[in-house]
Amino acid sequence: MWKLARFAASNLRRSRRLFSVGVSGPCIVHKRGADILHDPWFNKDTGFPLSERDRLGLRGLLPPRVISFEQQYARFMESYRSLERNTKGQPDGIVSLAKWRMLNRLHDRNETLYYRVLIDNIKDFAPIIYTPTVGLVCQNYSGLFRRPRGMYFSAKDKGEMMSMIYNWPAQQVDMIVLTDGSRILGLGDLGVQGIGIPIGKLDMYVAAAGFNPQRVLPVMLDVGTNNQKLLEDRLYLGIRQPRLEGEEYLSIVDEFMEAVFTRWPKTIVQFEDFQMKWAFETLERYRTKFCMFNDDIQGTAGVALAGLLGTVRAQGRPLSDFVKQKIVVAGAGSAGLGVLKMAAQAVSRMSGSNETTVKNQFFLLDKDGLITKERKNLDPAAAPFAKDLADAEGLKEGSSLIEVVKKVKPDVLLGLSGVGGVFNEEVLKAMRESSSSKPAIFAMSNPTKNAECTAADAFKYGGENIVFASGSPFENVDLGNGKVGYVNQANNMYLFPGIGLGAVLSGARFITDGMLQAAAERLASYMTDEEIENGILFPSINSIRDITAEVGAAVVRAAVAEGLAEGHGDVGPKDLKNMPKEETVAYVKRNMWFPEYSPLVHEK
Ligand SMILES: NC(=O)C1=CN([C@@H]2O[C@H](COP(=O)(O)OP(=O)(O)OC[C@H]3O[C@@H](n4cnc5c(N)ncnc54)[C@H](O)[C@@H]3O)[C@@H](O)[C@H]2O)C=CC1
Ligand SMILES: CC(=O)C(=O)O
Ligand SMILES: [Mg+2]
Repeated sequence: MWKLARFAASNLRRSRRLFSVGVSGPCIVHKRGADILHDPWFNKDTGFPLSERDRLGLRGLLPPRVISFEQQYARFMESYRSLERNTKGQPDGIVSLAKWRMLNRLHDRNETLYYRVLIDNIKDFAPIIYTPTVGLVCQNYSGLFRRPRGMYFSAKDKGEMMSMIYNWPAQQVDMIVLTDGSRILGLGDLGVQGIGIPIGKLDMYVAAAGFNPQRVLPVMLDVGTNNQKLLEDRLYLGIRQPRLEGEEYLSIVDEFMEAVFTRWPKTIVQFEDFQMKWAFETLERYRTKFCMFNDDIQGTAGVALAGLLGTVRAQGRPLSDFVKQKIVVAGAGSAGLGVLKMAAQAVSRMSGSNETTVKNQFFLLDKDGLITKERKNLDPAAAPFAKDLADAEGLKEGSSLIEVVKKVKPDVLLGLSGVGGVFNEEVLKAMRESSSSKPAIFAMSNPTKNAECTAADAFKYGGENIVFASGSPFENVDLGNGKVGYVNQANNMYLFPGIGLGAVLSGARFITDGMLQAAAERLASYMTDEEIENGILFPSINSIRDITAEVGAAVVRAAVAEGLAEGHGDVGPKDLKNMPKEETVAYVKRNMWFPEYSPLVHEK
């Protein structure tokens, strides 16, 4: 009963199913009969009404009884809950993979029902289709593989990509998530198996931003792998060669970008989980040429900045005090450096000073400890944050994390190292000496076992007054005496769907720092003072559609302010310019796709 009630409630919550990032009204289908049943975009399983069965040549191909969407939904959820009951007590990995398989089978069969259950149960299902389970899926991808999803371009396809891109069956693609599999979450080089990440990210685009699943495309650029274990695995599905390097590598990415923007000039490409050197290089190479962004550098930065600003509010201090916060970042990769760059820009804006003079408050460490100007072979991307020994508070080149935390007594300890447990008992206890009344501990690495610490350890050793956030979800922590240690999820999922949606709906040609900053600021301002006082820095994932609409609208407005908005569909640049602020949110919401069966009309 509750399931139907919940279903009805979701019906009330839904936005109209008009979607210019999708289509509206009846759906034109160019196939008939069994071909429709085997196409997850159009398939309704037993939900095809009799009139449609007649029209589409389906009569006799299905059991006679028509089952409503609500009944199909309830049936799936009953099976899912029964799987949960039957696997109680079994190892987490086995249970999560069983759940993923069940959801994946539905995804492969009936996308409308799949996205509806995903949207309505996002808190339960995000950890299965996104982090952490998606990491396990990637690790086991070659064995789990049943049906392809998305497109695969390999080093062997050089010279062929322009024609290959036309093999994709959809006429229009609004959003592409691209990976080369070289740094999948904190799991390293997983080669072709990394395709699970673009698939999971695009599931979030559909669930959170209302992209039409017929208009999104996950892509794997398989340029080889340096993972010896995979190269020796007889089931491995990628090309068996070491990764391409240098110009050879870039020529493959160049060819893909040219091909994709030739077929779909208005699409957006999100770069995801590229190893650091290529993450930065491709961002610089393409960001003023194509509509693209790098989620790990730019999306993560915005989410972290929102968390850092929330921390200042949680301490009961004015936002302008952000310029005084001491922040220790463990991890000098694409994510850590992206965060520091955006934080430095924010400090510079707030203090009115030049970006180069605002960096004293930041302490950056990598696997070799504190990064100073004395570092041999200092990475140029990390150089702006390398400490001058004169400002290093007595610390040295390569000082360990515990030395840095003890000496600096930071307001914030933020981990993007990809290494599980580096915030150990000693480090967390040292945070008790923080100069802040409410120190923040952000263990942002994914998946769960790569988090710098668990939520329970953070509160146990760091103290009850901390604010805590992690990249993958943890349960809230029972602190005894009725008190709860609140666990925030600081994950770029709060921003990338809105960045993509805002970019599409503004018709911007590029994604600028201004648009990204507007997205981060909107996320930061989303929380009420009361929530922030209780250590709640990020909204519940249950409201992710609403947050995404707000973030998307902020991105549209920023694009308009920068004169970059060229409009979308019937809404021209002038309409966008004259659109009042509240109307922008309504415009974004109106354009979100919502999964429900639409009448199918056959056209030859
Ligand atoms: N929560 C979120 O939204 C996001 C989380 N991430 C996570 O961040 C992690 C890192 O991602 P990237 O920066 O792209 O990887 P990366 O490989 O570019 O960088 C990792 C950095 O961590 C450093 N490191 C390694 N061991 C360390 C240690 N013991 N102490 C301090 N630093 C250490 C490395 O030297 C390197 O600088 C991954 O686990 C990823 O899942 C990434 C993007 C978004
Ligand atoms: C969340 C994400 O993008 C990552 O862990 O790489
Ligand atoms: Mg990522």
